[in-house]
Amino acid sequence: MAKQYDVLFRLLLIGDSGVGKTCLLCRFTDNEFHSSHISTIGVDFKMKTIEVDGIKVRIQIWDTAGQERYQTITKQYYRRAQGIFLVYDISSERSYQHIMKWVSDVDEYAPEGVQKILIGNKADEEQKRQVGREQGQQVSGSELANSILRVFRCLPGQVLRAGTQDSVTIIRHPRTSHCSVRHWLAKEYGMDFYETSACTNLNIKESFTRLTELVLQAHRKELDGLRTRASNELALAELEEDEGKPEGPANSSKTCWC
Ligand SMILES: Nc1nc2c(ncn2[C@@H]2O[C@H](COP(=O)(O)OP(=O)(O)OP(=O)(O)O)[C@@H](O)[C@H]2O)c(=O)[nH]1
Repeated sequence: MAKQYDVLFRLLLIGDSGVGKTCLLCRFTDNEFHSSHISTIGVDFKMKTIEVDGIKVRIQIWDTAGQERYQTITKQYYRRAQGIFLVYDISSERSYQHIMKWVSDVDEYAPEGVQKILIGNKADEEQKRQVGREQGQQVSGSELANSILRVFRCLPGQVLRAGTQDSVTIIRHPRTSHCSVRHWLAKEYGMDFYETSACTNLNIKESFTRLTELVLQAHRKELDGLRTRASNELALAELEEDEGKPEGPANSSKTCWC
C-alpha cells in the first residue's frame, strides 16, 4: 500500500511547566484549545502530516513535562529529535529567564545540528505581558548572553562553563561590554523566533511549518537521495509509521531516515 508521507521527523516541545506546550500541540494537530492546565506526566506525542516544498512530511511531536521531577525522563527524548521548540510564556519573566537552562539542556542532550525555534506563547495575554517582543527576538540571538549572565550570576571577568561538552564558555569583560560573548552566542544559538497564541491560533501553523522547513534544509542531502530514488520509481517513503506506539529511548531504533 502506498505510503501517505515521504519522510518522518521528530520534533520536541520543551519549556517550563504551564507555558502552554500541550496547548500548542493540541492547537496544531487537532485545532483545539483547553483552558485547564493538566500537567503532562513524562512525555506524550501526537502526529500530523504537512506538505513543505512538495514533500509530505509526517511529524511526530513529543510534548514533554515541564516539571522538574520529570526531567530525567524527558531528557532521554532529546537525542532522537531533529527539531526542538523552546517555549516560554510572555506573561512569565521567569519562564523566559529559564530558556537559558533549556538551551543548556539541548546543548547537552540533543544531537549536534538539531534545529531550534524559540516560542513566546500566550501572546493574547497582552495585559499580563512581562516579556517584551524584542526580548524574545534578542534572546534568540545576542541577548542570550545577558540571559546567561543573569541566570548564572556571572561576574565580570568570570569564566563560566555550561553543559558537559564545555561548549559554552563565557568570559565577561568589564570594559568590552561582553562583546565577544554576544557575538559568539549569536552565532551559536541564533534561532528563529515566534510569538504564538494557542488560544487565538496565532502563528501556530507558521512556527511548526518553519521548524519542519529548517529540519528539511538541514537534511537536504538525504532528501535529495530519496528524491533520486523516487524518480527511479522506487518508493520514496522508507519509514514505518509508529503511530500509537510511543517508543521509549531504549527501543527507538526505527522510523527516521535522518
Ligand atoms: N491565554 C492563553 N493561555 C494559554 C495559552 N496556551 C496555554 N494556555 C493556558 O496555560 C495553561 C497551561 O497550558 P499547558 O499547555 O497545559 O502547559 P504545559 O506547558 O504543557 O505544562 P506542563 O505539561 O505542566 O509542562 C492552561 O491553563 C492553558 O489553557 C495561550 O496561548 N494563551
